[in-house]
Order: sequence, then structure tokens, then C-alpha cells
Amino acid sequence: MASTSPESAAAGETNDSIHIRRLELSDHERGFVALLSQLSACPDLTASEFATRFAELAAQGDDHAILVAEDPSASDRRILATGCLFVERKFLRGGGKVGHVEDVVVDAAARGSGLGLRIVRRLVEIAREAGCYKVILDCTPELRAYYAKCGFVEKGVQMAVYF
Ligand SMILES: CC(=O)SCCNC(=O)CCNC(=O)[C@H](O)C(C)(C)COP(=O)(O)OP(=O)(O)OC[C@H]1O[C@@H](n2cnc3c(N)ncnc32)[C@H](O)[C@@H]1OP(=O)(O)O
Repeated sequence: MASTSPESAAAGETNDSIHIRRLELSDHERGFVALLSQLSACPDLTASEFATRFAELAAQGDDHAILVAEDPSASDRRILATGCLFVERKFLRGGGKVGHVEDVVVDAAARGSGLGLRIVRRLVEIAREAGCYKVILDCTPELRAYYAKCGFVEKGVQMAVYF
């Protein structure tokens, strides 16, 4: 699921010129890491560091998917948005699976046009197709309304230990 296979444009309610697909190795040159830095501290990675992490994630097969959005008609094909799903395999629920949505970010210049909604909806669809019984995520209180639009309901309390 992580890796190089092209993603069909399955999430196209709006903004149809934007293509959503799986992360590719060459996305390092298309500003993928810089885009992530709009979400959290994300120092640049060398091409070699990026390739190492890409290979590690690809080795997780269908348990890890990173989607990216691009405008194929743009000359530089910069990455405009991204979001990640990883699948946790449990003993609970008869060996059930839980999807975790992580690292959702839309480039500041592309926000407000439905791209964030499309990315998250597609990640949820992938989780459903993978047999997950639920999909969960952590976010700040300010993003409640956005994730509600994506179909999420508030549940429980987030706890963390930072190192
Ligand atoms: C699990 C995680 O990764 S949490 C981290 C989320 N990422 C970030 O905070 C990074 C910075 N922010 C962003 O990248 C973007 O603002 C995002 C991802 C939060 C939203 O992306 P956008 O493409 O702008 O959202 P999109 O245009 O699809 O909006 C969908 C709906 O949610 C609403 N919405 C979007 N952002 C917000 C917000 N911050 N607060 C309230 N509502 C919002 C929109 O108004 C829209 O509603 P509508 O359909 O009624 O018009």
C-alpha cells in the first residue's frame, strides 16, 4: 500500500484537476518534505535519507499508505497536499485492524478548496477496504469542525508522553 503504485483519482468530488495518488520516491524533488514542515518540525532530508525511509515504509506493504495530491498540469508538479494511513493489527476483535490517520497537511496556498477533505476521505476509504473496524486520529480542538466534515466524531481523550 505504501509505495509506488499509482492511485486512481478516486476521491474527486471537487477540484478535479488535482490528482491524488500514492507517494513516489521522486516526490522528494517535488517539495514533499517542505510541505510536511507546514505541519510540524520537519528538517529537510537528503535524497538518500528519504529513499531509506521510503523503502522502510514500502516494506510495510498494505499496512502503510501515504497519499499526495498534485496538479499534473503544473510545470513543477509540486506536492500540494498529503495524508497518511497506517494500519494497526490487533489481537482484539478477533484479530481486528485499526486505521490511524496521520500527517494531514495542505499547502497554505491550496487550502480552502476541498483538498483536505478529499485526502482524508480517501484515506478512510482505504482503511475500510483494508478491513479496519475503525479509523482514529489526534488533532487540536481547532480542527474538530474540519474532521467532523470528514466524517469523524469526537471520542475519548488524547494522552501523550513526549521524548
Ligand atoms: C491527524 C492530523 O494530521 S491533524 C493535522 C492537520 N493538519 C494541519 O493542521 C496542517 C495545517 N492545516 C492544513 O493543512 C489545512 O488547513 C487542513 C488540512 C486542516 C484543511 O485542509 P483544506 O484543504 O483547507 O480543507 P478543505 O478545504 O477540504 O475543508 C473541508 C471543510 O472543512 C472546513 N475546514 C477546513 N479547515 C478548517 C478549520 N481549521 N476549522 C474549521 N473548519 C475547517 C472547511 O470550511 C470545509 O467546510 P465546507 O465543506 O463546509 O466548506
